[in-house]
Amino acid sequence: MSFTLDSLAALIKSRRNDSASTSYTKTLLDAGMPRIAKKFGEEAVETVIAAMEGDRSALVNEAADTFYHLLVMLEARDISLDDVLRELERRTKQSGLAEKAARGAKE
Ligand SMILES: N=c1c2ncn([C@@H]3O[C@H](COP(=O)(O)OP(=O)(O)OP(=O)(O)O)[C@@H](O)[C@H]3O)c2ncn1[C@@H]1O[C@H](COP(=O)(O)O)[C@@H](O)[C@H]1O
Repeated sequence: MSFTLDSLAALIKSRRNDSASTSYTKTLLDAGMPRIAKKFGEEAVETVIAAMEGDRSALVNEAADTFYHLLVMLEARDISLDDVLRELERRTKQSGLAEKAARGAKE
């Protein structure tokens, strides 16, 4: 597939210079973090509900909404998708269980 999260993040960034009358992304960015965070939270909860209900089509839709709103939230804080991917890549050096155990030993 040629469409990637990178393409979507770039599209969202490009909307910064667009008009709010033609771009939903721009209306969100203009509205600010409380609105963006609220939308992200709503979409995340709707994703959880779709997963719990086992509704495959709803889960695909809500996951897409969640990814989109997360990328808008990152853009609003000037955090690039690459910043997040670098952190995920760093984590591949260790399994989640090993990381959890190391954290437990420190606490
Ligand atoms: N992927 C998305 C995307 N996913 C969801 N949404 C919007 O997110 C909103 C989801 O909120 P709701 O379901 O609660 O619907 P709503 O009641 O209309 O939303 P609100 O009025 O409460 O904000 C809807 O308006 C959707 O259209 C998205 N809007 C944009 N994109 C992507 O961003 C690109 C740029 O969009 P514009 O900035 O609008 O040109 C698009 O081409 C798409 O690729």
